[in-house]
Amino acid sequence: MIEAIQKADVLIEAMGWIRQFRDKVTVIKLGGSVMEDDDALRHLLVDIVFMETVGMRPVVVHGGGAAISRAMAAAGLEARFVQGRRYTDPATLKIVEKVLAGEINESIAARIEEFGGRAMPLNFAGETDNNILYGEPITLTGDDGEPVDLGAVGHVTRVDRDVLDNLCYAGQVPVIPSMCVVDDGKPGAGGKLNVNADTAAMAVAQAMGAEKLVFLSDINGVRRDKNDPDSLIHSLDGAEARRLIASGAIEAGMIPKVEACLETLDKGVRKVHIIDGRLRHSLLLEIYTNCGVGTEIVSDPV
Ligand SMILES: Nc1ncnc2c1ncn2[C@@H]1O[C@H](COP(=O)(O)OP(=O)(O)O)[C@@H](O)[C@H]1O
Ligand SMILES: CC(=O)N[C@@H](CCC(=O)OP(=O)(O)O)C(=O)O
Repeated sequence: MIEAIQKADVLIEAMGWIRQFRDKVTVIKLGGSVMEDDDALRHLLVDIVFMETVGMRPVVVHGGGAAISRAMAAAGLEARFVQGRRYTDPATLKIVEKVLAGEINESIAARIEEFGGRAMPLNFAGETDNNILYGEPITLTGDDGEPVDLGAVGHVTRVDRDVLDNLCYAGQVPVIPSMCVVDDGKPGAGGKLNVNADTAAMAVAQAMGAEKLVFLSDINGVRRDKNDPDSLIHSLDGAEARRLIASGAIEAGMIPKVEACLETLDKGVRKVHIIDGRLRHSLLLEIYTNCGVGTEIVSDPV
């Protein structure tokens, strides 16, 4: 640390990045897979507290797919996925709400506070309803061209941006679980829906006009061959991404992630990255240096 500080050029570079991102919103998506590694999660949450301390506006959207699958197995339920989305029947929905909107959401907020930050868990699971995501059910199209019923699975159509802006302005880190309430315009009406956390992060980044959206996963980025770390793609555009999805090189949970990245860029968020949350301080490296860890998703060339 002393040696690092004694290098004035390191400080000058860091000050430049801090100034550039002061007051700018960065949406950080914490994937369930990286949250399984407690040490990695601890470092990421410390990075988030650091960002808030130096005047950035971090907003956390989280999943928890692995923990949901574990809770389902304990309840004797089998997890089933279609194009990276969990089939969600009423029994599964109850588990998703308990694990995501309850346990994980509250625990992330509590740990941010433990590290000296201030955080606000935004869920509908507790006594106070702090939900800010509203949406509608989705239906996917299967390989045979027929619609696939996913149960209570939705996507976000509306984000209560004022709540988020106020929290960020007050120096609090909003912590948002990937569930939404059906937005049928009637207060108090509507059911709850399970939302893929990558698409929830995308909706929040778009609604806030975020400077950056960073997906933290358990892999070093998008790979040409998912089993070969050396096949990491540093910069991926839409055309190439669609080719890789069609060929099956991008599959499972990486499909909604890459689709969310592309849609986010289409809607005006400036930078979107998929990085390895297990790499120590990957978040700070991504934001405050030119190292370019992971995969940057870029718009198609015009
Ligand atoms: N082409 C690919 N490059 C990298 N990872 C891929 C690829 N195709 C599929 N994957 C899988 O996607 C996973 C990340 O998605 P997911 O498990 O949903 O992560 P998270 O829980 O972090 O959102 C990786 O662990 C990897 O197994
Ligand atoms: C509809 C749908 O698939 N919802 C996801 C929500 C959690 C999630 O996306 O978590 P990760 O980011 O850890 O994958 C699920 O039930 O697993």
